[in-house]
Amino acid sequence: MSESICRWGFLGTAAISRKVWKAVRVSGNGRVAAVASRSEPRAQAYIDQCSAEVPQIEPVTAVGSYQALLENDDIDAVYIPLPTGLRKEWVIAAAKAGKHVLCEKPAAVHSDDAKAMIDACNDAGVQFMDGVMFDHSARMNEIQRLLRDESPIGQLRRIHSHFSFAGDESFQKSNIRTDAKLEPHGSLGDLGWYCIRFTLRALNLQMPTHVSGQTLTGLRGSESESEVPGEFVGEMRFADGLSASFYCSFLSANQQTATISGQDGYLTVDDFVLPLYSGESQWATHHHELAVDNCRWNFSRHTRGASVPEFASGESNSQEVNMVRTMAQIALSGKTDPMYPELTIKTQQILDACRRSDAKGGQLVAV
Ligand SMILES: NC(=O)C1=CN([C@@H]2O[C@H](COP(=O)(O)OP(=O)(O)OC[C@H]3O[C@@H](n4cnc5c(N)ncnc54)[C@H](OP(=O)(O)O)[C@@H]3O)[C@@H](O)[C@H]2O)C=CC1
Ligand SMILES: O=C1CO[C@H](CO)[C@@H](O)[C@@H]1O
Repeated sequence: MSESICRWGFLGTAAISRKVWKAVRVSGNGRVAAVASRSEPRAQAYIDQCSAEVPQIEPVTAVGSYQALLENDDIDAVYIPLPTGLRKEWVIAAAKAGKHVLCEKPAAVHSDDAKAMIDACNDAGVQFMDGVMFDHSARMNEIQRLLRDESPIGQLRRIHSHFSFAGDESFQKSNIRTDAKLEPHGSLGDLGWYCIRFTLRALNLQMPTHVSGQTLTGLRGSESESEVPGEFVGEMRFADGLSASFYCSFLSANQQTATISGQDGYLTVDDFVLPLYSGESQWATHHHELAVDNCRWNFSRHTRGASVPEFASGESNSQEVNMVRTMAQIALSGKTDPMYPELTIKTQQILDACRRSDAKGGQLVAV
């Protein structure tokens, strides 16, 4: 391995990998060394387009198969944004080839698969990390710390998160997200994964004991064998009466909101997944007061905004740049961090339980 620069290989030419291409360039400790596609000309076209906007520090090689990239000894870490249905095979192959693995979310079709992927990484002594960018945001870290150490809203009782966007007709017919073979969990995997992860982070990784979930609307892409959850609602029950719910949808307008409610107040985040475009990542705490005096009932607003300096995307302190920088640091040091696989497995187990519940008409099931 070269001493201070992690050499990245990308599998596929996914839309999201263009953002990650830039993140690697901005990270300061990595470079994209090769991009593999099922079609070499497509890999080359992708490299040309990305390089025109964000050149890497050295030329990038186009490769005509994923396996050929994994066989390249000059790659330290791979980024795998292939559709979820294909990931297990390629994550295990990457680990066996000795590459550190940054794997897109939702990690797998089932938690047994996620476990097999992580076991393969552990056996090979390489890092497994999923692609949740907000895990690397200073705001998420600060909110988790605040709730754990200071609890400005008192004892927690309830969390609700909502992640949605409205996919048009072409999205519903031909995006990978509505094809059951490629993205079997539909909106639950694509968006609900983040709601579950946010809940876990806010609760310092505490697991629910029981979960329920229901598909409200199914969607079926034109090539798909069956429907996937297009709109999904989930509920999680924890010890001591604490509970959480989430709603995720490909049918409602852009919304990425989270509310954490406690005995003394509540905390809100308007943009918990992809920060709204700004140089600050914000949240707010609320302690509204109801003053009753005979005929006068005044509910008064007490809101305090807070923020951390953090660009929404594309800058040195942005969450996706932190993600690839952290992954490269791990690859360069060889010292793996078990927290990332733990986050993945816990999220996947809750997702699995949501699907089990859905199959039983929304019954509460043990996690
Ligand atoms: N962490 C994050 O912020 C984000 C994560 N994601 C996740 O990343 C994954 C990819 O999403 P997105 O970028 O929209 O995906 P795209 O549809 O843009 O790309 C998927 C890529 O997978 C490769 N591929 C291999 N086999 C197939 C196949 N049978 N059908 C389709 N593509 C195939 C293709 O590369 P090629 O043909 O070159 O081999 C293709 O470019 C999703 O699971 C999604 O949830 C997405 C957006 C943001
Ligand atoms: O992970 C993701 C982040 O947000 C997108 C929507 O805005 C998702 O579709 C995507 O897969």
